[in-house]
Amino acid sequence: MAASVAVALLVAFLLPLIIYWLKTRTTTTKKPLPANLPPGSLGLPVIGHSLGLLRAMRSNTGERWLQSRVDRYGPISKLSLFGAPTVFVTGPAANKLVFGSDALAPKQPRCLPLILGRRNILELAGDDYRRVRGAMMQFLRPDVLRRYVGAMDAEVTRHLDAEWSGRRSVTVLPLMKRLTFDIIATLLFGLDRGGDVRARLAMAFADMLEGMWSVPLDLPFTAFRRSLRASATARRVLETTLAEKKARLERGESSPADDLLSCLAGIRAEGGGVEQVLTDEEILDNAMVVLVAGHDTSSVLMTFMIRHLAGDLATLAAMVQGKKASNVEVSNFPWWPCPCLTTPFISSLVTCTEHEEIAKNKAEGEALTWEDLNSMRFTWRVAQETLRMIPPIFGSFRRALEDIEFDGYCIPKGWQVFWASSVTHMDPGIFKDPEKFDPSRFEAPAPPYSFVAFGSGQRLCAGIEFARVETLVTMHHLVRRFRWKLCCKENTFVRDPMPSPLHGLPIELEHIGVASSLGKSSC
Ligand code: HEM
Repeated sequence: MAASVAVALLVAFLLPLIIYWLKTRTTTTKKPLPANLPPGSLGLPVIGHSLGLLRAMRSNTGERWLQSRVDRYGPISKLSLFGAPTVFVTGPAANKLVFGSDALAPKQPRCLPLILGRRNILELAGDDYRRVRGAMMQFLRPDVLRRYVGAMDAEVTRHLDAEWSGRRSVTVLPLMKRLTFDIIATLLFGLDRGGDVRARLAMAFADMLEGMWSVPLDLPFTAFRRSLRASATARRVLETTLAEKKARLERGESSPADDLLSCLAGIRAEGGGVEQVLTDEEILDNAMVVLVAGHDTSSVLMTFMIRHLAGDLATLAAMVQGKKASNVEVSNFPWWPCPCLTTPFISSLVTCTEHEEIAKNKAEGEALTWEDLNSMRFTWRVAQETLRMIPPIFGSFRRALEDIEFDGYCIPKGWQVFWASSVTHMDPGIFKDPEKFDPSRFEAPAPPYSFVAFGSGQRLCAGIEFARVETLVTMHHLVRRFRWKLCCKENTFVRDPMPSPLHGLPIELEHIGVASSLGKSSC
């Protein structure tokens, strides 16, 4: 019995891949393949190189796996991933092609449009894409977001009071995920804190994420089926919310400036038309995108900043003493808590100079402003350097709409193109001593198409400014209220596909109080 169930599952798992492979094989064998295909092999039918890449990502050697391809074949090579013939490209010239060429269209895993909806921005091209992107940017662009810094500050402060204050230890990743969910729920969806609607969305969203990157098999008991169901629930919650927002807008009881949903519902065609520029389906699908795109990415960035700052005495020293790390005397740090501790609670002081400067001019409890954020230059460089070394988004896919010539090779029409940031980010020809954490390398802008943690070109991350605001506000309050050290001796992480530190990064906290010991420190 067990054996027959296993066989059935195996068939169910392999069948779609085999059908897909046969279909792609038929299309790609319709016309003879060009002679100048990139080097490399397509590997075994169906399986190709997928298992190798997935295994490498789970054991945190994905970057090495890609680098070994580049060492062997150069910046362009062919392989087979997830049942499709693929060209892997890397380096600034390739990034320029990926992010700038109209001959490449976005290509998402099959599961994404099923979960997020078929009108989500990642599926759109041409005029539809520009219309939806334009509408989203009406809320997400910097001159609009500057009005929401106070609200972001309130959300972060409330989170730290509720989840961090009074604790001796916390686990960072789940807390950062809760924080980014709350920020999106409040600022982008305008949902009441503590309300039933928000709680239902949170529950459905958590279930949806569970199976989001699983094999897209819509069968009973699969993670993907559960994810689909949860996505339908999340969508119903958002649908009801949207209907209420539209009714309030019509009655003049709210403004399109209130939140992203109201903004998208309130945009009308130029020339005074009454039609919404986005359909309700487009608003809902893209609300789902924002929820997914804005949740894991920013929470991962902040988690890895906290992880790095827990042990970076060199960055601290450069900030606090203005000396090279090698010249630093540990005894010069009056806040070193105890000689028995191997890792000092140094983290909160790393960026204290600019944070203390800001706090100095504020009354107790006064919220941060846009101008304050713009003066947190070093903190943003620490974020950029964290993103360079551990980009939350490993890479993604495009589809060739026509035969493309690149670097003397042909990328055939219909093939998928896989770009990944890690090889470019760790190229010593672009970033000197790439293994070294050095925020100062971002004092000048990175060369074009070299730092691609947020993508680039017309599809540059739509939430980049939103991510900057939430990261800077959160780091400001963290470094002024706490010191921390890592609980786990082993400090590794895996990708699944987002980077996730061991056990979610438990840390031990020391409370230093707002504007208390930091104010007295050597900064
Ligand atoms: C540290 C945080 C973030 C990182 C590292 C990040 C990274 C990225 C990357 C690499 C892409 C491009 C993918 C591609 O070209 O294949 C992207 C696109 C996108 N991101 Fe982000 N993201 C972050 C935060 C956010 C936030 C907070 C939001 C929403 C509020 C958001 C919304 C989007 C959207 C809507 C797109 C699609 C843009 C388009 O296709 O025009 N992201 N992001």
